[in-house]
Amino acid sequence: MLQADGITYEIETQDGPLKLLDNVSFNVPKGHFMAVVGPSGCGKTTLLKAIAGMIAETDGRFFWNGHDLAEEDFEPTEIGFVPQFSIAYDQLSVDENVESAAKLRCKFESLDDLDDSIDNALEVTGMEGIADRDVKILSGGQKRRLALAMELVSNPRLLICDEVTSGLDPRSEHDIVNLLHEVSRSDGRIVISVTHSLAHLDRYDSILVMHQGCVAYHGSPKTILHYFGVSALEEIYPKLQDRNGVSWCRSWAKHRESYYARLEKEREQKMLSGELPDPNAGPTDEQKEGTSTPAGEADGEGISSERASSGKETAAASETGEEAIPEVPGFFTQFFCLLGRRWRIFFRDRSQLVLQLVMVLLFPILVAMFTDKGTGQIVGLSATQDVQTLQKDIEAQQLNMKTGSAVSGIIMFEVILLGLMGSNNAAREVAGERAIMEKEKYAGMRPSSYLASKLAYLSVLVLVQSVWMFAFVDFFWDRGGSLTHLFFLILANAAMTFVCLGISSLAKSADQASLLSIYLVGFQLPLSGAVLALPEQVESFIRPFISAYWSWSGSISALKPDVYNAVKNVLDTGLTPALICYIVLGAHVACGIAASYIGIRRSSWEL
Ligand SMILES: Nc1ncnc2c1ncn2[C@@H]1O[C@H](COP(=O)(O)OP(=O)(O)OP(=O)(O)O)[C@@H](O)[C@H]1O
Repeated sequence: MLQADGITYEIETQDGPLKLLDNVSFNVPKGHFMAVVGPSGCGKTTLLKAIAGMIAETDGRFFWNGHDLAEEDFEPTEIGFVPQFSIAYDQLSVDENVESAAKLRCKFESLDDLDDSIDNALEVTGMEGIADRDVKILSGGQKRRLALAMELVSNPRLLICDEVTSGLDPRSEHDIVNLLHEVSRSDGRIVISVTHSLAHLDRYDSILVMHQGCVAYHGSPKTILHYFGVSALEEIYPKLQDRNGVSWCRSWAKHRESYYARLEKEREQKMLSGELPDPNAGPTDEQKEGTSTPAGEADGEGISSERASSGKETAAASETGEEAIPEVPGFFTQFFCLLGRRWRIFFRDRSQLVLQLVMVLLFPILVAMFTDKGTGQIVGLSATQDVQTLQKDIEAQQLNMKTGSAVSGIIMFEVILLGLMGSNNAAREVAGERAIMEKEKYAGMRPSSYLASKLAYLSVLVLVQSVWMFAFVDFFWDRGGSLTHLFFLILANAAMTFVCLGISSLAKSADQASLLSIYLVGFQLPLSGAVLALPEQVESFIRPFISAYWSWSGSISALKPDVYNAVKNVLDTGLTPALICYIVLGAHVACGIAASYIGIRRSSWEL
């Protein structure tokens, strides 16, 4: 039983406090299918978010099977939420999306259990015939079914759906409403569906009508016309406008008990007729013996009711006589599931794959084109003062300066290109899938598993890109301090990648994250001091944040002494010892990871 008792949700606006929900109260028994309807902006989605605990009510309390939800929240697998937006990855198939939802949400005893759960969810939603199909080619109705299948893998006791029928053709809408109806008929599950549509209201057990954040009616679809004194459902919304929300709420409070009595009577009749299974009935003898009795056989609801109930759960429930709530899987199960899924998406996202290949292959070629300028002989200068030797020394000095500038430039070029790759690696990594991540976190995914999977995935990209850049350029250019140079290239890329991951995790949108990351890379070269020395006051303030400087400076510090001196002679900017450069770049990586964790943990449902 879900009970809302005087729920109020107030926000501060420029014009003062605004109540999005105002003293909302209702009861929903087990095995119930409820519609939430009302004009646009009346607070339907806000109510769903409040039930789901995504926003904290200002006043009032929700009770779930007698427990105060303010004290004891839902278990992640106890509640399923089908949002308005798609929570599936376009690059994956139906089957793969359902599988990853199952692996992230529930701990399975065996692979057979996992397969059963996936098959069951696909069968209930009628998706088994198109399980291999990619999500990007699914119709709107099929996408809604997929979203439902992804929720049903955890067999939630409470399923809330936000406008899952909007934008669908009448046939698809009819099918989805029937599907939700069937889902509500198994395991005493409550299904609450927000809808704009007034079609198919007879399929629901009760209708909650909202107006200006208040409850205007909650009762049987059979009595709704009588309550509003209208002859057709279409007349309800215009009728609501006659009075404000508070006035409707007051009227409803006066009539509520009689309409609830009628609703309860209908419920008893449905149970007697077998249309509704008795959710309070204990487990059957077969269930006690551990057999998976189809709910449909017991209640005459047909095969779909049976399918909506997982055999594993029934068996588990039979031992205790209580509802079994699946456990959330461990850190490593979630980590490997997320990592595997990320690589699968990487290899299927052709545009991203091509961009990565172009960058990895082309950028080292660009650098190699300049390496002959950096291979000039560094010549020592003589101590004698005769004119001929001085002339030779001037020429040698010019040559040394040319080589020194070229070496400095080539190293900075490598560093900047790797920074660009780093920014491309991570800028959209979290921000681009924020909504899906929030949804998965809500369903039990650990932020730490998610972050670890991103770090593992990005680390591989960083290593491949940096090592290949180093190896390719090294083939054409005999530089000194090779290994140290490699480490600094890896760090240049890693620092930019993880700082951009932090930006991506904290940004409000993927576009904002991309823009900030591009600016960050764009400012690296001018602010590094490699081209023009910065004014002293600016330099000390800005330098700690410019990863390109530390990678460049560290790499130069590791060059052979004669090359190092030649480079140093042409620079106005001071160089820093390699050890300090390592420390600062390590700090960039650490800050990026810390920012990512903060951003990933933070809840951003309002996005
Ligand atoms: N953060 C916010 N700041 C100000 N107003 C808000 C905020 N969030 C929601 N609202 C307002 O609260 C009201 C209820 O929003 P909600 O999304 O719950 O409505 P709804 O009934 O689901 O609408 P629709 O049917 O159009 O989706 C709307 O008027 C909306 O503009």
